[in-house]
Amino acid sequence: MSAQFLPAIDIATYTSGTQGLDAKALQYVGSVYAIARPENLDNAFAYLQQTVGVYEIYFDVTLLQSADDVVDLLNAGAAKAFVSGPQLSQLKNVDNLDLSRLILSLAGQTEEELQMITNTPIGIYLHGIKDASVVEQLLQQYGSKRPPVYVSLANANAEHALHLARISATTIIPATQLTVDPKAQPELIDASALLMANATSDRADGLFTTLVTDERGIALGLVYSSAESVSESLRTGRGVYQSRKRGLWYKGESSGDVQELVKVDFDCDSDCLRFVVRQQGRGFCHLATATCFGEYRGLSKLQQTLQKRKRSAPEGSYTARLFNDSKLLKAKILEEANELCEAESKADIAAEAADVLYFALTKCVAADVSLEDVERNLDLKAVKVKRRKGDAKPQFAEKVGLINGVTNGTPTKEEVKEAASVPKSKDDPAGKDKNGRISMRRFVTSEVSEATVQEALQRPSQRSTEKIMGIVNPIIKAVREGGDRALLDYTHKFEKATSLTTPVLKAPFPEHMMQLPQETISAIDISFENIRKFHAAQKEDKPLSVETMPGVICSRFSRAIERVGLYVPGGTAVLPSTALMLGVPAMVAGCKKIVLASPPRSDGSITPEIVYVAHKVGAESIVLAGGAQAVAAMAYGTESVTKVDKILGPGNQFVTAGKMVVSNDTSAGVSIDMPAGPSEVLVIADRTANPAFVASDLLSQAEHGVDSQVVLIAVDLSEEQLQAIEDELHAQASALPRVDIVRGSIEHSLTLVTKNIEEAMRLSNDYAPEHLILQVQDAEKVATMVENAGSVFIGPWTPESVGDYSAGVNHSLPTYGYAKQYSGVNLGSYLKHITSSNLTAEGLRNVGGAVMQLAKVEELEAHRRAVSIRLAHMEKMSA
Ligand SMILES: NC(=O)c1ccc[n+]([C@@H]2O[C@H](COP(=O)([O-])OP(=O)(O)OC[C@H]3O[C@@H](n4cnc5c(N)ncnc54)[C@H](O)[C@@H]3O)[C@@H](O)[C@H]2O)c1
Ligand SMILES: N[C@H](CO)Cc1c[nH]c[nH+]1
Ligand SMILES: [Zn+2]
Repeated sequence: MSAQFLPAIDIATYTSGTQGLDAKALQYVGSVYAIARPENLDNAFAYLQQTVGVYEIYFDVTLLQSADDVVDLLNAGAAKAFVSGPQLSQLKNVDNLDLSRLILSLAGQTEEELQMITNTPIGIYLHGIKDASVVEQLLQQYGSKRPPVYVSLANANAEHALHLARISATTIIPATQLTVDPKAQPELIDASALLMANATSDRADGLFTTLVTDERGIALGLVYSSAESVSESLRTGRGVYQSRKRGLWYKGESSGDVQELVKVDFDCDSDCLRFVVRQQGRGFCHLATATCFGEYRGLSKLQQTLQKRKRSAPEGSYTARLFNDSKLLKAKILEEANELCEAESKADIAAEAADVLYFALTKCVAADVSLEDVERNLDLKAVKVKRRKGDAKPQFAEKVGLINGVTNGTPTKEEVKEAASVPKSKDDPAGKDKNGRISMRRFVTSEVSEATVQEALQRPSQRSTEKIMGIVNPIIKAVREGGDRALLDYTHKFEKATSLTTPVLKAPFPEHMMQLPQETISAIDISFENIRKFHAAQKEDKPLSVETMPGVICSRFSRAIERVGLYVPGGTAVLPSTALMLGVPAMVAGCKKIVLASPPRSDGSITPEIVYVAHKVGAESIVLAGGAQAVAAMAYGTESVTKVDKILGPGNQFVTAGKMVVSNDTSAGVSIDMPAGPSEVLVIADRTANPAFVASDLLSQAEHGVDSQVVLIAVDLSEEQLQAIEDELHAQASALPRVDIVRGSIEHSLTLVTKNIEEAMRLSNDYAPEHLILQVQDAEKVATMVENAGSVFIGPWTPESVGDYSAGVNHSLPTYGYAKQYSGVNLGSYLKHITSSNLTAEGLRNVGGAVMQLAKVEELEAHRRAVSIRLAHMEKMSA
């Protein structure tokens, strides 16, 4: 706790050593008050720069016009700001501003102001107060929950100041009226008496327990103080204490191990003083160690050693070489930073971080920068109101595959390969146990609250929409305006396909581009046929027709959407199966133009499997591009890309955001299927389930991407059965080529242990998984309880992967809980339904009255007349 008074200085005129407290004494008491005026704002910043970390400045900013200036002062290190009511209202809207750094400044004399005081949880500054008793009354009103109160009295004298300090209000007193010399002129106020005004002692001898620390807060030892020793310490600027046997004790007077006083303050209830000192000589302890608890450790120890070496490093020693060879030091810092980036196990990270710190501190010591300086800098950064964005500089971002300062949603193939090639440790030559056991968090629902379960089921958070939109919007604008050229530029940039000169491959596709092994051709053909059959069966064989009243016939018939754009993801894995899932129903529906889009490989070519599928479904072209740029090209069309009416298909966050943007642009005239994001699966397993099957299903979706989530709901399983699934999961996962991705997704995956199938189904319906797997007794019966899911897989012989590839159902499904309101891709996704009405004269007579009455209610006379004119005509004809 700092002192109960603030010395006020005038930054325009203050110079250390004039009458009153000098700079050293200001430092001992810790904080000062100053007014920032529009005309001396530069002085204010300069003054802050000199004093940051030495003492705190409380700036009265009520004269400043702009809230930005206040924020800038806080960012530059001002500890607190005294603000006016209107300034407070403005500053409340500033992001990241900690309101406890503001103090509301009031004259405290009107009813309205007193009302404001009682409603303000932050500190209050009352100025120009004539009578200290007003403050006392106010403090009594508040009781113990009051905010800090700062007071400036019209005519402060020692008695008033002491009184206010005792009732825990902080008095603001001009520094020129304060002194640390008890023998100074009597009209000056003794700062040490003010400092000690609230100190309490629980000792019979009345001495104050005093903890002595260094500037980093490391305890050097325990001593005692008296009012006199504190006063003497402030006067001399040294560590002076009260020895219980020898009276005043000027530390180091006989040993030479003196202390320079840095600051004096109190603990939270003012019964323990803290002296922060700079220890000279051998150390604080009489045993000549750095502290009474032994020698320094860790960073303090390292700093001590490096400082010693700097003074007298043995020639030829490694540290001497580092001090003398700045290039060697730079190379070591870079080398160790790189090793830290690559370290993965806890032990390796600790070891590499220690090396980085060693070389960084060597650089600091060489430049006379201390750990204390570094920590002051950290503290200053911690109070900054607006932080820098934190993106990496381009030359570093590129090294780790960051584009525009953010990573791709899922690691690229190269990143995965790179991660897998991290050198294996001696203990784990296979590298399978790099980060320990692969296991999911487990919750027993009867033992935790519903809120805990819901929290655990949260999908991994996606990157902020704002950030993604900030990337996607300019891409869409560029492609819309720049057409093929812009599209190609993005493909060169993101897919590194710099040799590509045209962004579209038109049908008929050349044979050599779809050369495939026979077994792949057969697999595609079988899957194609099953998907075709299942989607063809979804066709309505004839238009729906209903006679709602005699002579009133309502019909509905469907027509295919003319031009569809199908996005086939290709970032982390090439997915020809998605080309099948999107292309086959488009063909079955009869869409006239099918355009596929997929990111090309870095040599500009497209996977032959995708070309083969495009050929089989009769696609008119393949857009050789990915991400938001491919979406924009299909939405608006370019010189060579055909504009489409609807875009379908899953993708990463850039693709999904791109689809959202174009579908919201009425001028694009394009719709989309649904928001489909990272793959997910929920498996419900009971005692009949095979642990190996369960684990394999979980892993089949976990391997899609680090942002995938998989959930196991165990129904009444014993500990052994749960253990068996967990063992299988670890063993199977460790053997997968994409184990690094699996580790990422398993980290935010979980097991919920439930009592019965009803509870399991309630949780599942609430989660609305993309895929639901039922490995339970009577799975077919349980399937009737499903309310929300993209696609359901029933019984032990139905792994989810059959749905991904070949069974016939579609795998392009709603994720992220959207299964509550969206269906997966199906034949209907490619159709529009058109209705028709066909009335006979009798029909119009039957329904006409209702139509005319409702038109009357809506006061739409032309609507009414369209019927009445006909009815009148009928009457005339029959007359
Ligand atoms: N729900 C479903 O039915 C379903 C089906 C298959 C795949 N998926 C999901 O689709 C996703 C596929 O994602 P993917 O990344 O592998 O492929 P993708 O084709 O969706 O995205 C890759 C493209 O993103 C763009 N991109 C990457 N980083 C970028 C950046 N920093 N700025 C701008 N654009 C950038 C590039 O153009 C790149 O070609 C996965 O999450 C997968 O789980 C879902
Ligand atoms: N399971 C994914 C849909 O969530 C689709 C897919 C493609 N290939 C393999 N799986
Ligand atoms: Zn899959």
